[in-house]
Amino acid sequence: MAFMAAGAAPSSSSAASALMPTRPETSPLQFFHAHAARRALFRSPSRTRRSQLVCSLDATKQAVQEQSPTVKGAAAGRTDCFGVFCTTYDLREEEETKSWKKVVNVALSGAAGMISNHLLFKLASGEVFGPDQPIALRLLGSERSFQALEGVAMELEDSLYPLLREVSIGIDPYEVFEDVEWALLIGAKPRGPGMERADLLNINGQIFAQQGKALNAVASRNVKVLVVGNPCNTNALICLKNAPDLPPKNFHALTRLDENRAKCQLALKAGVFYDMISNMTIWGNHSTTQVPDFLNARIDGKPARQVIRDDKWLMEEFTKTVQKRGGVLIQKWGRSSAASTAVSIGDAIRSLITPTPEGDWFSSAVYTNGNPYGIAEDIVFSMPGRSKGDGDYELVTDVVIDGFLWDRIKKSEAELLAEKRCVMPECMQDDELCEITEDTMLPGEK
Ligand SMILES: NC(=O)C1=CN([C@@H]2O[C@H](COP(=O)(O)OP(=O)(O)OC[C@H]3O[C@@H](n4cnc5c(N)ncnc54)[C@H](OP(=O)(O)O)[C@@H]3O)[C@@H](O)[C@H]2O)C=CC1
Ligand SMILES: O=C([O-])CC(=O)C(=O)O
Repeated sequence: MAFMAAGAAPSSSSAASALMPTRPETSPLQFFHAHAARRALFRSPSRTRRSQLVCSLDATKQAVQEQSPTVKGAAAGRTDCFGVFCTTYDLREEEETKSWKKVVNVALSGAAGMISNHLLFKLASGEVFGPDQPIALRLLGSERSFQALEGVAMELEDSLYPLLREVSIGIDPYEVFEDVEWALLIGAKPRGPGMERADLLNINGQIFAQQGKALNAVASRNVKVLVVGNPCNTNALICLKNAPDLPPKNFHALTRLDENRAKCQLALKAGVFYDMISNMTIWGNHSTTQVPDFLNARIDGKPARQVIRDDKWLMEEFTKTVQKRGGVLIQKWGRSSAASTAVSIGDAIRSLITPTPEGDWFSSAVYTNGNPYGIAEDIVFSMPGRSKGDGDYELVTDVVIDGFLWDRIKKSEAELLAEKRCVMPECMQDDELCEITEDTMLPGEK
C-alpha cells in the first residue's frame, strides 16, 4: 500500500459536473492526498521508503502508476503537491510487525461539512473501528468545497494519528468510492427558503442516484452504506435502487441518533444513567413521524412502562420530545446536530462490527423486503436489529407490537410510501399522486 498525494485547485468545470447521473468520460480531476507519512517514516528504519509524486489531473495518476517507486515529486520540481502530501511509503512491513488488521477503506461524502468534521477525527483515532484497525479515508466533496476539503485533510495530517494510513480527496464518486468497504453518505442539499419538500427530495434524489451508481460500479462487493444526508430513508432507497449489484441489505439510513436521544429521555425520566436503557427501537422514518418505542424498551432490564408508570408522558411528551429534538437543538444552536450525529454514526458502525450484547438490539433504517413485522416492502424503514459483529445484521423477532404502536408505525410507513411516490414516479398507480403531507418534516424542521 502506498500513499499518493496531490494538491492542485479544481478548475472551471461546473459544480453540476460532480452531480451528473452518469459517469463522465473523463473525471474533472482526481486528487489523492497522502497523510501520516511523516510520523511513519521515522518509526521503522527497516521500512521500505518511497517518495513519489501523484499530483492532480487524471493523466497524472496513470503516469504515476507506471513510474517506478523512486524519488519523484518535490524532487522533480513540481509545486502542486507539498510537504507530506508528496511523500509515500510502503507500510506492509510495519503492518506485519504490529499485527494490525488489513487497512479498511472508508469513504465519506459531505466530508467538508459539520458532521464529518467531528466524525473524521473519531474514525482516524481508532475510536470507531478499533485500536488495531488502520484506516484509509476517502473524502468526497465538490468543486464548491474542494479547498475546505484540503483544509480538512491538513488537519487530519497535523493530528498525527498512527492508524490513519491514507487520506484522499476528490469530487468524482467513481474515483473516491473505488474498493471502499464503508461508504458514509453525509452530504446532502439542505432545504432552502421556500423550497418544497418534493423539490428537496428530487435534488437529493439525483445526488444519491449518482452515488448509488458509482458504488455499484467500483465499491467493494460487500460495501456497507450508511446514508445520513436527509431525507435519509428515501435517499438510501434511491441509492440502493441505483446499485442493483450490491446487496440491498447492506444499505442503512441513520436513525441511531434518534435511538440515542430516546435513551437519554428515558434515563432522565427514570432518574438513572443512560447505560441502564436497552432494547430501544426507533421505527420508521427519520422525521417527525418516527416512532420511539417505549413498549419494548427496558430500563435496568425491566419494561420501561413498569419503571416509569406514566403512560401519558410516554405516549405524548416522550414521543414528541424525541421526534422534535433536532428542531429544538437548531433553535438553540442555530445549526443542526453535528457532534451527536457523528457520535451516533460511530455507534451505528460499531453495532455492526461488534456482537450485539445478549438480549439487546439496536435501530437502523434498512430495506424492508422480507421484514417479519408486516411493514410495506420496498422502502427503507427503521427497525430493530442484532449483529454477530461481522458487518451484517438480522431483524429481531422478539418484539411486542400493540395497537398504539402499530398505528404509529403505519403513519410513518405512509409517509415513506408518499416520499417514494414522489421520487420514483414509476412506482405510482393511476390514482396515486406525489403528495407530501405537512407531517413530512425532518427532525430539524419546524
Ligand atoms: N440522519 C440523521 O440523524 C441526521 C442527518 N443530518 C443530515 O446530514 C446532512 C449533513 O449535515 P451537516 O454535515 O451538518 O451539513 P453541512 O451543511 O455542514 O454539510 C453538508 C454538505 O453537504 C454537501 N452537499 C451535497 N450536495 C449539496 C448541495 N446540492 N448543496 C449544498 N451542499 C451540498 C456539501 O458538501 P459538498 O459541497 O462537498 O458536496 C456540504 O458540505 C444534512 O442533510 C442533515 O440534514 C443531520 C443530523 C442528523
Ligand atoms: O433536520 C436536520 O437536518 C437535523 C436532523 O436530521 C436531526 O437533528 O435529527
